[in-house]
Amino acid sequence: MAFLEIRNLGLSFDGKPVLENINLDIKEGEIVSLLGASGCGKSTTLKTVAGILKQDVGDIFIDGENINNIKTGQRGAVIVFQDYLLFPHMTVIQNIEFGMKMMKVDKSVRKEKSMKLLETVKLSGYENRYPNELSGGQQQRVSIARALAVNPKVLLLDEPFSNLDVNLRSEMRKFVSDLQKELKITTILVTHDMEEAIIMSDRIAVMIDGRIRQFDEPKKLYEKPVCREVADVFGEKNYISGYINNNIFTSDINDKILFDVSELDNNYDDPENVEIMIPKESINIIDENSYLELNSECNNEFFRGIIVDKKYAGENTFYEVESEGCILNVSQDSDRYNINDSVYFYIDKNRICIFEK
Ligand SMILES: Nc1ncnc2c1ncn2[C@@H]1O[C@H](COP(=O)(O)OP(=O)(O)OP(=O)(O)O)[C@@H](O)[C@H]1O
Repeated sequence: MAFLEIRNLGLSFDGKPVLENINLDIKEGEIVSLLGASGCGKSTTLKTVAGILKQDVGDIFIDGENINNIKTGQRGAVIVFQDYLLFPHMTVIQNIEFGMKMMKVDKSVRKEKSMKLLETVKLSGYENRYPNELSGGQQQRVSIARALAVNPKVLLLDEPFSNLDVNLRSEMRKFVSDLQKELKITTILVTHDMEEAIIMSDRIAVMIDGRIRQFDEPKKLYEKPVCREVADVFGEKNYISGYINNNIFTSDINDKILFDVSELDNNYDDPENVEIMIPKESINIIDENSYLELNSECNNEFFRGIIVDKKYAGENTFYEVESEGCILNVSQDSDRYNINDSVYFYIDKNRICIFEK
């Protein structure tokens, strides 16, 4: 059964719908990410759960209780913002104690709990520092300790790592992930970083223009997006439009790129009007010798192409390969091919999706 339920949530600002028919069932102890482009309504969803904004329609339940009319500080959902919002004139320990003080928790209990939380977020010894005497990652950990101090039923993280540098960000992702699993606290994470969502989440809700377009486990979303909009949230892809006849896909461009799609999911109604999505990393470039070897011993379909562009990017090299009038973007871990090289390539069919156009 769901611990946090969002039912038919809707909200407009100045007559413009910002959230439309949002439905989410989140299990106890689960971490779910809201992932989507800037302005799609992620933070607004989080703020309605926290009670900072009031929805126009719909209901929110925590542990079976409808919290629509419960005030922000009392509904058991605590939000941590990207800019931490620590009180600058208070020490670390005073910041952590603040929520408990508001709830009139006894001073000695407050103190003991705050010291324990400082230990949990690995900041013992920092209790008397002020926020401006801490690094970004340390401030972030204090703001998480402050949120946890009030025993929230639901933790809401609004782009918590976006102000941190790359190394600290990955350290904090691991730290928060481990802490979330250890405390088994039901969590919603708002992010526009697909890698962050994939690494940290049990499930991801992809939001597009105020609606949830797909809600599923990271691997399923990444490999089997239901539509092009969802696929694009997980990075740039190749699309070739065409038609399917007798399980053979033919590209519109010049009736070439013939491709057997019999093994792929066929969730399209109109075979005359489809596009196939080919992820960059599902295309494998090989040279002529490998082609001769592979061609004789496996059933892959091979295509010929010419490298027309190359960008070295460290771990990967990005190539543009022209084939049968199409330009395909390809990501490889090898940088051995060069512009104007004539190459062969094959495509990992498990990664291809067919969408209705
Ligand atoms: N208080 C407000 N008044 C009017 N419009 C608002 C208000 N808050 C947000 N919006 C608008 O609602 C839409 C959704 O905003 P929201 O902050 O939820 O997006 P987001 O997906 O979290 O974006 P980002 O990733 O950039 O933070 C945007 O178009 C935004 O301009």
